Amino acid sequence: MSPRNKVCILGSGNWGSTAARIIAENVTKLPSFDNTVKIWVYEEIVDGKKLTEIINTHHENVKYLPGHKLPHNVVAVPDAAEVVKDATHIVVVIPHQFIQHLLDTIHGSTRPDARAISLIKGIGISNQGMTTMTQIIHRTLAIPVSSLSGANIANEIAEEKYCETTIGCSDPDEAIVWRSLFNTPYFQVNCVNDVIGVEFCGALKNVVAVGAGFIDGLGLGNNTKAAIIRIGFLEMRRLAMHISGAQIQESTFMESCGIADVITTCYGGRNRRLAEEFVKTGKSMTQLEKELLNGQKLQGYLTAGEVHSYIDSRGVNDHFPLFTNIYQICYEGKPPHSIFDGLNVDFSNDTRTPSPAL
Ligand SMILES: NC(=O)c1ccc[n+]([C@@H]2O[C@H](COP(=O)([O-])OP(=O)(O)OC[C@H]3O[C@@H](n4cnc5c(N)ncnc54)[C@H](O)[C@@H]3O)[C@@H](O)[C@H]2O)c1
Ligand SMILES: O=P(O)(O)OC[C@H](O)CO
Repeated sequence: MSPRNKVCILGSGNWGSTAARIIAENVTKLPSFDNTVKIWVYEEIVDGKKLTEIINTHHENVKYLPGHKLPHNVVAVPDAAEVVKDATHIVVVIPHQFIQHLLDTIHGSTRPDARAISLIKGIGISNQGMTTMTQIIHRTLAIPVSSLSGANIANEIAEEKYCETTIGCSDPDEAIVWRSLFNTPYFQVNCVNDVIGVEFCGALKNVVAVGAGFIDGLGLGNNTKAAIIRIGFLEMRRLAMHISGAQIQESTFMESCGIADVITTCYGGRNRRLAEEFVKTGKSMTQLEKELLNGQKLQGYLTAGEVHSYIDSRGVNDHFPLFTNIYQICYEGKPPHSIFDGLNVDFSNDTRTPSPAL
């Protein structure tokens, strides 16, 4: 009999803990998988006790997913290298700002035949340009990496409210395995052969969410927010196509990771909520994150900065007025009302390939 596959999870925040619930239930029904699911927990002290000990004793991540029990086969471990060392399937789900440090920690500890999937919504910036999380993970670990993203507010999924998600995977056989680990009656997975299209959608929608929050903070209505969602969606597609048009399928934007995630994030996400507070209180995003999120992390305002550094360095700001305005409101003290400046952009000539105008 061949040895069983083992899945592990790197990250135990709000989404990481919710994903752990799903995966840990699914592996018990998959004969090819070991039942134990190790999860790496960034160790911290909660009410005088280590978070790993609380999770392993009470089977609940009381800080990041309170009120939802984790299956008993989820085992919290504070050492990331220990978590990955015998895993065949590695689920990476941490805030994107911490990815490189985590990868450096586990470098050399993974199995050569392991594969990974990124649930992270974020991008990286380097001298070479913009990089996706799967590209960053692949560069360090040299294993195949897929992506998962969708209209997925973690708390709603933990309550088992029906939703969809998208897996981007280039190998059809691997896609089947990843789907078997995530799919449930309430969490419907669709697989597409477009790894980076899925993750560009997941990362860039967080910038649009910040814009939607500004609209709510200004007390404007649904029509205004719909306009921001529409323009934001088109700027997302334009930027993704500009960077990697040849590799991205236009149809990906119509999956859960695309249009559906933009909608849910602009109504129910943390980035939206804190952007509303930003306008109402005048406090910085970092201050609001500390005051209101109890350790959870925002991705949107960081991604707005990363996107800006890319489009500014290439002199294409005029093609992305909404992303530019959101950046300037977040970082340069521009008034929230300036979000409407120069938004009358023509997207009608955007095609599959990078726009010649860019
Ligand atoms: N929460 C959601 O609804 C949701 C849904 C889909 C995707 N995502 C994405 O999933 C990713 C992870 O988000 P989340 O919601 O699980 O996390 P979170 O924001 O709820 O929690 C933050 C996590 O970061 C950890 N952390 C703090 N400092 C750290 C450090 N220095 N190094 C490493 N880890 C550190 C904390 O322990 C905690 O686990 C993000 O990219 C997010 O956009 C989140
Ligand atoms: O709470 P947010 O803003 O990080 O968004 C959560 C999810 O990404 C929505 O799909």
